[in-house]
Amino acid sequence: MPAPLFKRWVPPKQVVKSASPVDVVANSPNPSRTTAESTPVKTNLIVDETQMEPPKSIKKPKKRKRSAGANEEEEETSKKHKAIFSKFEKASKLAEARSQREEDEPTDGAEVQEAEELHDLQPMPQPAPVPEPAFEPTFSTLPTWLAQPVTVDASKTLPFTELGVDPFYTKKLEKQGFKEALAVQTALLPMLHPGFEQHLGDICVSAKTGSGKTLAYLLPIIEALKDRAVPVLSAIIVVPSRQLVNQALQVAEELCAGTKIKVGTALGNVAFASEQKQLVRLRAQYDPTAAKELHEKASRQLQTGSVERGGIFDDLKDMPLDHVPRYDSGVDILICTPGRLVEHIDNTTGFLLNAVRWLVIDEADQLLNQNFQGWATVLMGALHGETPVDFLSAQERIRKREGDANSIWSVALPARRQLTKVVLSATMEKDLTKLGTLKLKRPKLVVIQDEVAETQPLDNEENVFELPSTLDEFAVHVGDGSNKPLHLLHVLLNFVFPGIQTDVGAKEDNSDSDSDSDTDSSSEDSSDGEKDRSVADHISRVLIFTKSTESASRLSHLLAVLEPSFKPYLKTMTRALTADASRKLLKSFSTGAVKILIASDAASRGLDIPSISHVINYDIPTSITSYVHRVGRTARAGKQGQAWTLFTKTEAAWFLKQVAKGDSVKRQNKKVKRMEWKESTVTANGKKKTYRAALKQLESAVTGHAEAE
Ligand SMILES: Nc1ncnc2c1ncn2[C@@H]1O[C@H](COP(=O)(O)OP(=O)(O)OP(=O)(O)O)[C@@H](O)[C@H]1O
Repeated sequence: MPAPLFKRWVPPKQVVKSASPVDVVANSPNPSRTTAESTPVKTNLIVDETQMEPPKSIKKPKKRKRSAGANEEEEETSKKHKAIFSKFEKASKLAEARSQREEDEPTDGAEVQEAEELHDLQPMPQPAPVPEPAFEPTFSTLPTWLAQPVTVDASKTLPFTELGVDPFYTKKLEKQGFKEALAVQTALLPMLHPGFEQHLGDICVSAKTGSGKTLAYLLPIIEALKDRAVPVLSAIIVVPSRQLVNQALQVAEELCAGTKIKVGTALGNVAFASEQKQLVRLRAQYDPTAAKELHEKASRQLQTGSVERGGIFDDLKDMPLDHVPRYDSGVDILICTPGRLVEHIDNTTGFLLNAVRWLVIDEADQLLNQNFQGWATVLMGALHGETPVDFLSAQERIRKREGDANSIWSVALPARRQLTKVVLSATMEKDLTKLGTLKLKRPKLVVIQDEVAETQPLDNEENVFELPSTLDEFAVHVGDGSNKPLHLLHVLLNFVFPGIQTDVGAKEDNSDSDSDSDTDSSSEDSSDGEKDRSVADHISRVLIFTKSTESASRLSHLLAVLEPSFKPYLKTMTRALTADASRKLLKSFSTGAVKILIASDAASRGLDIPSISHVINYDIPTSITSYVHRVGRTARAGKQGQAWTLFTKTEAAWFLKQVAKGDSVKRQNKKVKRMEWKESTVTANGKKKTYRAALKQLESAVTGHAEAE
C-alpha cells in the first residue's frame, strides 16, 4: 500500500500523568485499522511538559484574576483554533478517502509488478541498449601519405622495355637472367624516371625481403647518369653494413660497366686518407681575384688564430700564384655506411653534397633506429645547408649572386638540383619521429603486398610485415634447450641434408650404455640403408643464426665434433673477419664450397645469396623484425626456401604467440608447421655421449685459450 501523503496530526485525547515510561495504547491515525488499535504497543511516552504536574518544591504561580477583556480574547483565540482544527480534519478525511480509493481501485498486472519492483531489492528495469554502430574511424593519427599508401601487387611483373628502360641496360639485365622487372621495380622505375609518371617528391618503399629493391633504386639512377663524362657526386646510397656496401657495389658495377660512371665506397675498410683521395680530387684553378680574396681571408684568420688544420687554407699554401684550390668529386655514386659518411662530411675538405640528386637509404628502419653519430641530422645539414662561397664553382657563384639580388638573369641559369630521397625496407615502420629526421618532401609510401584488395584500416599504426610466399616455416620445441645442438643436428641430418652417411655414433653404437640413447632410434636408423650420399652431393645451403658471434663459434666447434662429415663444409662468420675475408667466405658459400654458414644477426640484413635453401634460427631472434630479416635470407626473388626455428620452453609463449600466430607477420595462407620428435630421438645412437665429449673438448679449448692469454 502506498504511504499516506502526510501523517495526520491527532490532538491528544488522554494524558497519562506519570514521569516514568508507561504502557499505553497507541493512537492510530486510521480508525479503520482496528487491529492496530486493539493491540497494545509498548512505547516510551514523552509526556507533554505543560501537562505534567510540577514538582512540589516548585511554587505554583499565583492565579491572577482574569479580567472580562481577557476572557473575550481567550474565547476568540479558541474560536480561531477550532476553525483551524476543523479545516485540518476535513483535509485529513479527504486525504484518507483518496488513499482508500486508490487502494480499492483495480490495477493491471504491469502496474502491480512495477509497484512490487519499487519495494524490492531487485535492480531497476533498464531501457533496452541502443545499438552502437561499429567504429569506423574517419581520421588517422598518421599523415595521409602513411595512412593511404600506394599499393602494388607483389605478383605484378613487366618487361623492362615496357618501363622505358634503355636497351643498353635491358641487354645487360637479360644477360644476368633478369627477363622481367619484379613488382617493386615496376613501381619504382616510373616514379624515378623523368617523365609523366615521375614523382616529384620523396619515396618510401616497403617491400618483402628478396624482392629486388637494390635494382629498383640503382637502375634509374645509373640510367640518368649514363652520359656523365666528368664525375659529380650525384647519388649517395646509405646501407647499414660493410657487406651491404659491397653487395650494392657489385650490382652497381655490373650496371655501370661500359659507361664512365664512377661508383665509390666509404665503409672504413681502407685508410681514411686514401678514401678521401678517392672521393675528392684537388686541383689548382687560375682565378687571381678569388685567390686574392682567399689570401686576405687566410691572413685575417691567421691573426685571430682561428685557422682550421687541413682545411682550404692549408691547401691554398700549396697553390701556384693566383691559383685557388678547387675540389672535384671523384665519384658519381657513393655507397657508404652512415658512420663513415659522417666522418667524410666532417673531415674531408671539398666533400660537398650540393650536387646530390638522389639520397637512398636502404634498410632504413635499422639505420633510423640506430642513428649512430646522429648521422641523419649531420647528413640533412650537409644536404640542405648552404655551401660556403669558397667551395662554389664559378657557375654556382653567379647563380647565388644573381639569386640573392633577385635578378632577372637568375631565370636564365640552370635549374636548381631536384633532390629525391628514396627510403626502403622490408620492415618499414610508420614511425613519424624517426622518418621526420629525414626531412621528407611530398613523400609517397609504396607498399608491395600480396593482396592489394586487402585494405588496411585508416588509423592502422601497427607495423605489419609480409613474408615471401615461397617460404615454408617450421618450428621445433627443444624442451629446456639442454640438447639443442642435438636437435639442430637432427634437423640438418633429416631435413637439410637427408640421407647422408653420418659418422657419429657408428663406432659406439653397441658400447654406448647412456640411458638417454637406448630408446627411440627410429628416424636415422630407419634410413640407414639410404645413407650413401655425402654433404657435397647436396645442393642445400644452410645459414644458421645464433644470438652472438661467440655462440656462433661455439656451435661451429660442437657441430664439427658431433658430425665430422660437416667439418669441411662448415664455416663461421665472426666479427674478427676482415672485409676481404668475409667477402671470400660469402663467395664460397654462394658457390657451394661452404654449405653450412653459422652467423650472428649481423648477417640477417640484406645479405643476398640466392642459393640459400634453409635458414635455421638456432637461437631465437629477439624481435619480429629480426625474424623477418633472418628468414628472408632464403626464398628470395621467387625461389623456394625453408626457415626452421628451435625454441625452448621459456621462449615458446613469445615465439608462438607473436611470431607464429601474431598479426604482425603476414603469411599467404600458410602456417608455421610444428615439428615434434622425442628427446630420445635426438640423443640416440651415442649422440648424447659424443655431445658430452664435444662439450668437454670445447671447455678445454676455451680454458687452454684463456691460459694462453
Ligand atoms: N628483375 C629481376 N628478376 C629476377 N631476379 C631479380 C630481379 N631483380 C633482382 N633480382 C634478384 O633478386 C634477389 C634479391 O634482390 P635484392 O637483394 O635487391 O632484394 P631486397 O629486396 O633488397 O632484399 P632485402 O630486403 O633482403 O635486402 C637478388 O639476387 C637479385 O639478383
